Amino acid sequence: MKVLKFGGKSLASGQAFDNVINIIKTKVNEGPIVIVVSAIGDTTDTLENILDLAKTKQDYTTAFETFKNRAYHNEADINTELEVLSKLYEGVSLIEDYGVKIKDQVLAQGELISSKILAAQLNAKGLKATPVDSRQFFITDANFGSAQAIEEVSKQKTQAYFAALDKETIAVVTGFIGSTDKGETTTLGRNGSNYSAALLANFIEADELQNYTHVDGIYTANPDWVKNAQKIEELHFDEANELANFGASILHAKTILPLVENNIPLRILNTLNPENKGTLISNKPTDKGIKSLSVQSNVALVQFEGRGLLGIVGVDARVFTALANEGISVGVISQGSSERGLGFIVEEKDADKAAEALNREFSNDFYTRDVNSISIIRDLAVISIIGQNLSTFDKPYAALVKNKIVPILFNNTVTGKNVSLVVRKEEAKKALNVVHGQIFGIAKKINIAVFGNGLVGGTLIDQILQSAQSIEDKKNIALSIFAIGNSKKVLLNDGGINCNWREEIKDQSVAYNIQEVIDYANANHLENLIAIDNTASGEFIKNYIPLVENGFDLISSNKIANTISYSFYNELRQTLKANHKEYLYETNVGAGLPLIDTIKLLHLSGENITKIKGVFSGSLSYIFNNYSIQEKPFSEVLKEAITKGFTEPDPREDLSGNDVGRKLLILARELDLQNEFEEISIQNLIPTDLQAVDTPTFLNSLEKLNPYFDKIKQGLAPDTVLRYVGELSGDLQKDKGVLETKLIEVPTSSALGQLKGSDSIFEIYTESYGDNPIIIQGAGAGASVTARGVFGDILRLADK
Ligand SMILES: NC(=O)C1=CN([C@@H]2O[C@H](COP(=O)(O)OP(=O)(O)OC[C@H]3O[C@@H](n4cnc5c(N)ncnc54)[C@H](O)[C@@H]3O)[C@@H](O)[C@H]2O)C=CC1
Ligand SMILES: N[C@@H](CC=O)C(=O)O
Repeated sequence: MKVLKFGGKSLASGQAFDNVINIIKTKVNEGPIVIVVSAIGDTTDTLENILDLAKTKQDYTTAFETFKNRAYHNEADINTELEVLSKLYEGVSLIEDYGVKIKDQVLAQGELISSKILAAQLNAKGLKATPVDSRQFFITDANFGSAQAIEEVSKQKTQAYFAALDKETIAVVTGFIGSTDKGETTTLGRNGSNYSAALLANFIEADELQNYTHVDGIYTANPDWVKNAQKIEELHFDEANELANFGASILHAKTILPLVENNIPLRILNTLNPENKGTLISNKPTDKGIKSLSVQSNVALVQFEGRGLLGIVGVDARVFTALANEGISVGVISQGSSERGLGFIVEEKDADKAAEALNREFSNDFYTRDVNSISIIRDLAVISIIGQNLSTFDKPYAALVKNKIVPILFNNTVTGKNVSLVVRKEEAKKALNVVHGQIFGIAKKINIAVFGNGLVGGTLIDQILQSAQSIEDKKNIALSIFAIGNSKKVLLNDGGINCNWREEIKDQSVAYNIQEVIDYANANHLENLIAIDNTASGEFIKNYIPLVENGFDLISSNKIANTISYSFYNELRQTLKANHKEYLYETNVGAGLPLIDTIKLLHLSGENITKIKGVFSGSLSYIFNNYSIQEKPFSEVLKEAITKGFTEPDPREDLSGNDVGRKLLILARELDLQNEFEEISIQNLIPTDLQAVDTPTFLNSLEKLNPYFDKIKQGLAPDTVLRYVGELSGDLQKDKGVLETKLIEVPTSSALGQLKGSDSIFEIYTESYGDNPIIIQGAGAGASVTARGVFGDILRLADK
């Protein structure tokens, strides 16, 4: 015999009802079954609302008429139930009050109606079925509203009833209701129908209880909140019990216990997807130990503090007695060893009542100043991780902190493996996703905002979109670009921008400021945030600190933030540290070459770097490599460098020597030197009359550069070429180094003279390596190598 239980939602619509009948038709061919039903759809709430209207002398009759006229009420003879309701409502409206007994009688009609309707439908479809009023055999205590079955007598009566029932008839039993030994109607409380089904399965020693719900089974987290929540195939009774105790709404501890007694498996199934095998709960041991996350929203923290409570015995007893007297149930509890305060979680609706009860209880202690404050923090949520051992909770916890979620309370159970975190309600979804991703090793989602979609930014976006799938497959990291912003507009998509972004940014982008992007990320609970600056803007860097303060890690190809005042450089690093955030900028020097990482590692490992020199600029390298040996005018070579994407958006940033100066300064600061940009000796290659004009005017006047550079070229000695070099020297163990950039003449046969294309070359001299420097050489500019370097930074951050 199998017991099939159908919840209210399974009976809520025509389609769901048809599915229920089809399921029953299939099951009945497999062997004997008994059905247990809840009230249809929202019936219980509706019946209670009408009761409240009647009590408050409002027009309850209209609502009751609407209820009576529900279409499916024609499908069975439910006059008795409607008559009972009519009389009860009338009585309540006359005396303007009702008690728990009346309420139980009213609500019970919901299940009585649904069992009649389902039985009638089954009969209409040719199956022999009968509605069964469970009050005749479920005998309960008189705890109306949340009654408990008196098992021995209920069992006896149930067995007697079913022994007498024609074996060909399908019993459609009312869930949720019972009666006292005096025949008074009771209800079995929250999840009461499941409890009824479990009792029935136990009493008739069923082979299995199949609980048909509106979900495919029990998930590792609520799938409405966590997209990649996984269905749990099998659970042990004990694990299910833990889940039930920690608020998994689909289970209730009361439901598990009767099943354990006779070792009856429980299967959670979906009425709308009956083919799915659901989750099986049995006494079969599971290997992994379950891990599942549940969230209890709408809770508040009550904080009770008193300087004079240290060592005083009985304070906690007074606190909890005061709460118990008000019928307030307490969740997570925290008390420091100093005993100077106590914090505990209650349902939000009970918070004021709890504070009032404590204020009353401790009024004298306030007077003596032993108690000094009772306060409430509202809008909280409790996330419980069931099956989580503290010894392996380091990673999920670190991931939470990295996402700027610091739990207000943290609590683990002594027995069992359960961890509870109290977080702000608005952070709960993000926290749940972060912890879930960590625990289940699900692809870690990295949410990226790319600012600047020009040469480097645009190439980066394309590279990310092209490689995202293979990175997810290989590294379990899911890269998602949720924002692309330029100097005017931003395109936002919390689900991830796709390869149509160039069209979408034209049609769907909106004007923005950085706070709006931050707000968007927060509103959509996006975790693991990275902001990437691919602008060349001195304005945009003002956003760095707000971004970091709002949980973003930073990456930039833009060099400005690292080369304005040392005080900003420092402030940014302090902010990063305080917020546990990172800032990576490998492409700031040498584009895609691994220069900054190398310098950082050498310096960190205590290697004394004594000098760094070389050709730092890819664009100037290209320009002078070609101009020195070709017969082309300087302006043409420069145009080629611009077209190939080697120069800065305004090429004067290169020609002025400023870009090389910035790179030198960035390296110097990596060595803890505190130089300022103004202290760099920079040879500016731009004729004075072109230094102050705007960018378009300069770009239209490139020919004016030719005479200046022709003169320099004509002055070259035989077998020499021009190279623009940078050098960081001086005593690099002190506060400041000597930074210099200049155009020099070198033998064509020398290492510098041999450079090709846009190659940069960096010679790093250190104490251990002596006169033989470490040399890093390769393409030092270009959108694609730079974007690849930025991509490397993304993966470094994602790996952390
Ligand atoms: N081209 C190269 O080889 C290398 C370039 N870089 C750096 O890459 C950065 C980008 O260079 P490109 O892509 O060539 O520049 P680009 O001029 O092609 O693109 C710049 C982008 O930044 C946006 N932008 C400008 N001001 C903005 C603001 N205030 N807010 C938001 N967006 C803003 C523009 O709308 C544009 O989309 C520069 O900082 C450059 O120094 C670094 C290493 C190598
Ligand atoms: N314009 C720069 C690009 C990289 O930083 C250069 O030429 O090196």
